Amino acid sequence: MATLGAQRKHKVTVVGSGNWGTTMSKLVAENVAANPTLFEQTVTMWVYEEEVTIPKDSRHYDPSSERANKPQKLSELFNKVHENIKYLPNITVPSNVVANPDVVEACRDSTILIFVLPHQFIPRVCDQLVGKIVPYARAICCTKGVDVGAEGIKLMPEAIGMRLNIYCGALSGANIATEIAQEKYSETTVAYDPPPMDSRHPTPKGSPTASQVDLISPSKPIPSARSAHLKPLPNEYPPLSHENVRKLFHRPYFHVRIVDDVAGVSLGGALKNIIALAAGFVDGLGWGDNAKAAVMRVGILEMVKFGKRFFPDSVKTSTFTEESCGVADVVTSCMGGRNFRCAKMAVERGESIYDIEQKVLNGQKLQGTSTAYEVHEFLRRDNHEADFPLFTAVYNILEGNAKPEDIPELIEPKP
Ligand SMILES: NC(=O)C1=CN([C@@H]2O[C@H](COP(=O)(O)OP(=O)(O)OC[C@H]3O[C@@H](n4cnc5c(N)ncnc54)[C@H](O)[C@@H]3O)[C@@H](O)[C@H]2O)C=CC1
Ligand SMILES: O=C(CO)COP(=O)(O)O
Repeated sequence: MATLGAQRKHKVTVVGSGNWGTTMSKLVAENVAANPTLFEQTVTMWVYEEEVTIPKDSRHYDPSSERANKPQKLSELFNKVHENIKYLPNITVPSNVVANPDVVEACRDSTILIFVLPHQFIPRVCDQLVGKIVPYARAICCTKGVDVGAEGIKLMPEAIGMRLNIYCGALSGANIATEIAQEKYSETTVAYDPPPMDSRHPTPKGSPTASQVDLISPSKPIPSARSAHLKPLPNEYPPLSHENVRKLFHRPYFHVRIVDDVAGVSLGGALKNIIALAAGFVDGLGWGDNAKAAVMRVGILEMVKFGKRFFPDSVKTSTFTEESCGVADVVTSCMGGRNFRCAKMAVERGESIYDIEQKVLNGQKLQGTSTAYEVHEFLRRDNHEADFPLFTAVYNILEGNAKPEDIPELIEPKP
């Protein structure tokens, strides 16, 4: 591991290499290059390996090459051309991002793990990492989704943190990846509030103040920090203060606001995908912007209600209303997100959204469909469905029990 005098630097791994994963690798790589005293200069990106053939319209297609029209390993191709030709075409990623198809190898010795996988793959990938990462690693979850099991609902930072026994914060916002990859301005919300450093690691003189360093407010339990045996970050590392976390993510085109509400940031990102499906359904009917605004309004109210009812000690309503990860993400997702676009196309073409996902997303994954099922399963268990009519309507449309045309009636308050 690289050191600076007695000081070690943080090694960063991005776990995931889809549309957002590759974009995240790009922006984080730019920031480690800009902060060489804090971070090791190579960012490893774990790639779920697959074979890809360079499309003829790609700038990397060379008809004279013996590899033209032949499948190649995505990770090897990425390391050669510095572009993810399948999930983020036409964007050059800095050469300090190195793709690695072995998840254990990719995360070895990393002190910062940035999870950017579709949520359905998080449990299996984390299980492969148990006992294989440094015990004091910190994670940030950029995945939008929930994990519903027999024991109830877990937000993704909690699912990651509990599986790996590490602290996990969250990053979520109005963040359509392709726009950010093109360096168009956007905002995001990072929730980061890990547990206190223990007494062997007092804050050195001249270091950031208590509120800036690795501290948690004891009055606010954070789901991802419930685990009892979190290891403090050793003193040789720069503190993962808000200031240093900001240095990892903030770019001139990607503005970061840091909060402590991990649950709120994560929940907003998950639930807005269900709302985006509803917006796509009504837009697909050609009902116009007023209809879309109506389902967005009801969806935002359900998002707030869900947080208050099921996460009363951790979710703050102001996170939804004031930060990029709430209403702003609903707005952008209902204008141009994949869930919105695929739902709209499904209605317009009279096809199932699953067929549309297969046909048009080229391997990218919708998160709203499985989240609608997971949230419904959770609501159904204790008879909460009637209090969440939009979430329930989306589930019923996906299941074939209702039609998009039924949405106005289904979300009308019942006496
Ligand atoms: N794309 C976007 O604009 C944004 C996405 N997000 C969230 O980020 C998360 C990741 O999304 P993207 O990076 O966009 O991915 P994506 O949807 O573009 O790509 C799917 C990814 O899943 C991988 N994959 C396929 N099968 C797998 C398996 N069995 N195990 C592990 N990985 C497998 C693929 O290799 C690919 O990297 C999602 O939760 C999404 O909601 C958040 C903000 C923006
Ligand atoms: O989360 C997103 C924008 O913030 C992207 O949403 P989609 O997955 O629907 O494209």
